[in-house]
Amino acid sequence: MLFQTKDLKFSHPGQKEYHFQDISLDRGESLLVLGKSGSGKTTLLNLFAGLLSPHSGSVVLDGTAINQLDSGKMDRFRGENIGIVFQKPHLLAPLDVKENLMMARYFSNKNGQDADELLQELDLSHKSHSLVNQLSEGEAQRVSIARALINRPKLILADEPTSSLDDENAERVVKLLQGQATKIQAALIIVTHDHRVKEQISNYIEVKSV
Ligand SMILES: Nc1ncnc2c1ncn2[C@@H]1O[C@H](COP(=O)(O)OP(=O)(O)OP(=O)(O)O)[C@@H](O)[C@H]1O
Repeated sequence: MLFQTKDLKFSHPGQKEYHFQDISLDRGESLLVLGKSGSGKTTLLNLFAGLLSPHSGSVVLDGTAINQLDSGKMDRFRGENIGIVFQKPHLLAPLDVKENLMMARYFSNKNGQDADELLQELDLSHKSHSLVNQLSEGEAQRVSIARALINRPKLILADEPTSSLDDENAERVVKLLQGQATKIQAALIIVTHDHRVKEQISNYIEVKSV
């Protein structure tokens, strides 16, 4: 199994404790994390990404128990092995599209994907030298996907990647994420309350606050 969580428990200061369902995913597999607003979906994604530490339980990616890494090691491990797509693109405005990708590459020792090839696959070659504030919302979201994939991560995490997109772009973004996950044999986890995404990915868990 490539990615596995067990008995994850976490609470934000002064709040009730979440006890999350175990998950396990193999290379190339996809999973949706569904649930109502405030049910803990983003919290769970942050545990998967090592951005939060569980109070107990484990998160294992390709044999590494990431919840046991210290913060310096975790940052390096995340940069090399986990690609994160946020709801809003968070691109670096002074840089152009390709420079945003190369910046992500700079923080990793791994042999990543070829930036020009990736931009071509995401239909962004013609925007390679555009400043990111000159992009449409759909284009900016595809750049953030390219940036998350440039280091060939083993795990791709996407938090509400389609919520601000129209139907056509939403479908396209999910197809791209799935296509890339298959290509680089990564596990893909999408957190969403967008029911359009369910039509494309059938495997899901539902986070419930109890
Ligand atoms: N840093 C934090 N400190 C304290 N409480 C937090 C923090 N982050 C989230 N919470 C609380 O934890 C609960 C779950 O939040 P979370 O963002 O995980 O939910 P969600 O399911 O992703 O919601 P949404 O769909 O609205 O994004 C909420 O009640 C939220 O207010």
